Amino acid sequence: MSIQVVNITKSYGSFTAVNDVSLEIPEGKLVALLGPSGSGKTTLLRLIAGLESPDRGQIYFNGEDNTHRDVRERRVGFVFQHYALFRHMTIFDNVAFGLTVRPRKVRPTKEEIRERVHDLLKLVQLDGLAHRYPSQLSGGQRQRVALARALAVEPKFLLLDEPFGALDAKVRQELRRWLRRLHEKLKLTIVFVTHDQEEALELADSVVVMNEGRVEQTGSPQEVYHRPANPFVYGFLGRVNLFQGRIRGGKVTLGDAEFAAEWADQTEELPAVGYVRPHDVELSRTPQHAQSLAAEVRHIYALGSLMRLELKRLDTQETLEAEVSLQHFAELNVQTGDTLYATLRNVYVYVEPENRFVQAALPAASALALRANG
Ligand SMILES: Nc1ncnc2c1ncn2[C@@H]1O[C@H](COP(=O)(O)OP(=O)(O)OP(=O)(O)O)[C@@H](O)[C@H]1O
Repeated sequence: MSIQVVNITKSYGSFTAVNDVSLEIPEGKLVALLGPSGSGKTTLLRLIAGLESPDRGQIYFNGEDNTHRDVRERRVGFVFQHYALFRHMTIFDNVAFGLTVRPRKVRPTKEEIRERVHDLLKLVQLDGLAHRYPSQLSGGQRQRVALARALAVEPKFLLLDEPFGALDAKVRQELRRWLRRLHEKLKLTIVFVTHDQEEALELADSVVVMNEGRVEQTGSPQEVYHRPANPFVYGFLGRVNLFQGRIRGGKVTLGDAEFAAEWADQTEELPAVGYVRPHDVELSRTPQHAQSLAAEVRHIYALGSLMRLELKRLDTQETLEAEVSLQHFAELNVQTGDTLYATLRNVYVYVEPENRFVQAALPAASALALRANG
């Protein structure tokens, strides 16, 4: 089932939690609502579920207006962060619950319920544990029971609110992969809330980045990561180096380094901020490019498969963070206090007076050679 959210607004008193949000969620997609705490993700999910009613706007399921439909009529499967299982019921009874409480006329027979519950427990890889109680399961297993319970009533789609939020990193990883496979099997529309960018990028077909009740950008994980619409999205999706600079006549200057920005052809000089990810900072013992920056190594952090270096730029004294592979780190043979050269490979520039956020490029090497020689 597809979901369409049109100009939805929801306020609590004078505070607007969801502000004029429009969204298209195509049938069968796995969609992440990603944003910092308080950005309105849960409120939007609850509005889609029918647990809240909007002040303005409409919600359509497969083109049908559901804005004022009761939550029970919407046939939504909902799973919260804290698996709200019934503690006094077995796993079997928990999963069967939504079916056993149906009015007699539409309730499946006992045998049908038994079969459905066992199929679902097989689907979530918990068959054999039907007789246990929630307290006898691990956190990850309980969360899978919660999913099975939500699926038991054959919902039109699933809404998951930080489904793995309370679990440790390794279990989260496993459940992410498991959810991805489950989604491939069921082809059900799933919307999940997370504040973890890695989870959103790894799992979702489409990511909706939210901030202060608004949607900042919607796109595939590749799009939001590699073509962020604005500084907020860029900053929220990964670590970032910020550099103060200026822009004029097709050039951005960040300290001693200069980048080409043909779109900035104005003759008036404007302040600009450069954004560079740590893995886009290339480090070398000697300058690789006329625009390479000298920087002193301040700290070295081992991150497992990567090394993170904190450096101080010698031109502006700004801090610079770089991430390099273990192999490259070994080749650099570097220690705290050494001077290295940093080449910024992928720079985004924000020009506030124009509200523009665009990529800038290292100038062609030939032009640089001239500059370096001159
Ligand atoms: N029932 C309510 N009454 C008053 N304010 C509310 C209510 N529900 C949510 N809010 C406020 O609306 C804002 C958005 O809340 P929401 O729970 O949607 O954010 P979120 O992005 O899901 O955050 P988190 O990741 O922390 O759960 C918050 O500032 C919150 O305090």
